[in-house]
Amino acid sequence: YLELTTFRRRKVLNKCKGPRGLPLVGNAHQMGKNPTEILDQVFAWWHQFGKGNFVFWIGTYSNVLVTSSKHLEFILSSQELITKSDIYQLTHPWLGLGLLTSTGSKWHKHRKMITPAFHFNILQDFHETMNENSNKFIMHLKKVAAGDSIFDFQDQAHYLTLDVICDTAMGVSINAMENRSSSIVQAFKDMCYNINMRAFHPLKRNEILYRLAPDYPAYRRTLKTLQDFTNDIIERRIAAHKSGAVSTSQGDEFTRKKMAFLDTLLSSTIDGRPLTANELYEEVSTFMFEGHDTTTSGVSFAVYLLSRHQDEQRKLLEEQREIMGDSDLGRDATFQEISQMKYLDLYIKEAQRLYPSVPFIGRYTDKDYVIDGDLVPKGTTLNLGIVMLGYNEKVFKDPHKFRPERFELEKPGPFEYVPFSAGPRNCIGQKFALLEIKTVVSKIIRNFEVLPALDELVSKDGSINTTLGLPPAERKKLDAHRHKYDPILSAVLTLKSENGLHLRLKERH
Ligand code: HEM
Repeated sequence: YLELTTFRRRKVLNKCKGPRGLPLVGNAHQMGKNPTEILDQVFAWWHQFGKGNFVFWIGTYSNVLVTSSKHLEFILSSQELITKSDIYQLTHPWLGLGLLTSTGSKWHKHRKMITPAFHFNILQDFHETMNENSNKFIMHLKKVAAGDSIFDFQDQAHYLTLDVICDTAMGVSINAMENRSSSIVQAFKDMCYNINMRAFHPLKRNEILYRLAPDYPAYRRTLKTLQDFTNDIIERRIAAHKSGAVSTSQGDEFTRKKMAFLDTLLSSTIDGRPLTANELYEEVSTFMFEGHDTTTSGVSFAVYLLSRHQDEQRKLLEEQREIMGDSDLGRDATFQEISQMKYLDLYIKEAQRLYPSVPFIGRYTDKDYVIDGDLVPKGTTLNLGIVMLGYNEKVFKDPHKFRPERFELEKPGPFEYVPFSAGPRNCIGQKFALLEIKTVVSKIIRNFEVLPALDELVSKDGSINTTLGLPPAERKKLDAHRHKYDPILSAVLTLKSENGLHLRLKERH
């Protein structure tokens, strides 16, 4: 029966390039055991099949890995091909069908309604919150890094981005940087871990089978903690709006002047009516998830690269001095000053090329599509390989060299570099994310000299020290000499280093 249901897809897709599989299992047995092995395997196939698209099968699920820019252009520009792949279902119990996961007319209406929430004026308010939290973060880092300690920056960054997103999304501070063990802070961390862990687990991926797993009760408790927390804030905020308290400036958490994302939603309408409690919940939770796991990755890899690439760090510091003035490097950069930091902009672009926070985007064909002359049958998962694009030497010369200047000289085409996706379903939070990453990185450069875990790990010729993107044979050779402080990358919904991102910080005086 299973083979019969896949017959048509097999007939069409067998004409495409791709690894040979076995009946029923497809290529599942070749994929690797964990997100790191899977990432390496997908890259190995990408090399084997000429760095273009290829087909692979997980059981009866047909997958196309898409990296050709013509195909990406078609998919990302389409107003129709917007249904997400089933990996996103792992987020449904928490996020419901918010902007990230919904499709069809619901998505169209919500996208239109939410777009003004990222207006320039609102971002300026958010920038204040980013500055406040970054200042706390700097104080915190001074303690963590004292005595030349080697520490995991990725772990620290998670709490900062959580504070920023709670404050901007809901207008409340959970002070995650100081209250790491509080139940709500733990719940956010556990839920993000859970989603990523289950994505490639053969049994836990399935919601029904997962009910039998020993960690299922803990997962349900985490889910309830998050739902209760968010719903409680929404209820109280609705009450504050009704009583008119939100527009005054009396001082408690619900009466400040700054608009949180939730406030914008509360004053918005869909089809002429206000949003329901469930719609508010879905969108706020989506903002919370999509807005902090991604920026944790973005900030962490950017700072990590500073530690290994000292020339670029010097250039960034020079730019900070030029723009901020030598006398008061500790102050907050204004919104305008951040936008003047051109080298920082190139630097973040280059960091996202090598380590894109969202490595893959998944779409699902709910009907047949003809893409650039190729038939893609109904029922196929399209994995858009954002992470592969950065390692294509036809677009980026010497892709394993870290060279921010390349973005001034080599101009990739509109679908050859898309860390924030592109087209109608691109990242709605792109400006927010870049503002946050730049605010944090700019402050770190001005406050600290960022050093690798051990001095000898500094890159001597600009080469990066991760093996992502290399052909398998070269990768294996280099991996054999991998230092314990070199990152082991894994990609599920976001890109992470499995063994952390270790570095040292020396205060600038
Ligand atoms: C470095 C940081 C970030 C990167 C690289 C990034 C990247 C992306 C990408 C590639 C997508 C498309 C995903 C897909 O189609 O499945 C996306 C969608 C989205 N992002 Fe981001 N993102 C970042 C930060 C943020 C932030 C800070 C927010 C919110 C404050 C946010 C909110 C969203 C939302 C709501 C969507 C869904 C949009 C839609 O489907 O209409 N993102 N992001």
